[in-house]
Amino acid sequence: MTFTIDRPHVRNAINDSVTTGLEELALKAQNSSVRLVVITASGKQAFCSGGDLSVFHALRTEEQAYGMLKRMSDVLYSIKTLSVPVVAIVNGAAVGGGCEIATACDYRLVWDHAKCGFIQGTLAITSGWGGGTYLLETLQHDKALKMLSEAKVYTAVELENIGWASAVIRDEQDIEAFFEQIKKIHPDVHRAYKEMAIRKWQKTDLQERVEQEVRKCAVLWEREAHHGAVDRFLNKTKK
Ligand SMILES: CC[C@@H](C(=O)O)C(=O)SCCNC(=O)CCNC(=O)[C@H](O)C(C)(C)COP(=O)(O)OP(=O)(O)OC[C@H]1O[C@@H](n2cnc3c(N)ncnc32)[C@H](O)[C@@H]1OP(=O)(O)O
Repeated sequence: MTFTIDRPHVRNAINDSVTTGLEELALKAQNSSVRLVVITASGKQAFCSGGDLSVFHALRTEEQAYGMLKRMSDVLYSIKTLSVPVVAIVNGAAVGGGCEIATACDYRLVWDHAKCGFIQGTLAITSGWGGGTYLLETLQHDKALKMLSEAKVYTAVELENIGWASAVIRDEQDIEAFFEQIKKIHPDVHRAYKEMAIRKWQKTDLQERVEQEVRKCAVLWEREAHHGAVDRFLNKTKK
């Protein structure tokens, strides 16, 4: 089952309708015999540029921000805990929440031209969709903390070296080869291993840790430092 974010004119930024689409994906995938789920996006420029700042900039208070952040964090948690492998095909830049979506997946196939990073710090906020918590689960501690707090973008090769990219994709055949490998093994085996990971996440209160991330981001969101940084981004790109 493949979900394609299709808003290339805003570098596949997430608005309410994409969030609804992801909710439907999670529901359908959980209630079907699908073997694996793929999340990708249209075009070559971007996988996802995070939340649509022109829309979400209207959220001014902690409470308003919390509503949006919580909804996206819930959908990413549902996707992360699907009992089948979830693969992000990172077809271009993944920044901010785009990096969070990819990090919620089990595997990240990153095209060689893609640059990705948790750039939320440049907007005076933290990750707020659960992606920071997932990154700390995924990478060696110092590498995750550096990636989050430096708030810069990395090349595909750098992402492979730190362990974020499962593979760097140089042509379509690399993608086919990845899926061929998965298909060699019975789907029940993939499900069994995924369920093993989910049990660990349940035991270690992953969902509660995500909730704390959401709440902290909402607090920072309300501050002038964040709203000013978003104003500067929107004014710069609209010139
Ligand atoms: C909200 C949740 C939070 C989280 O929890 O993680 C976040 O996601 S914070 C949001 C983080 N995202 C950003 O800060 C946006 C960063 N965008 C970029 O850095 C760049 O756009 C890009 C993704 C690296 C692509 O660069 P480039 O190919 O050079 O395109 P442009 O910058 O010229 O953008 C083209 C067009 O798209 C609009 N755009 C891009 N990103 C967003 C966005 N996130 N929201 C709304 N609009 C976006 C940009 O304004 C341009 O519009 P036009 O000028 O009208 O063409």
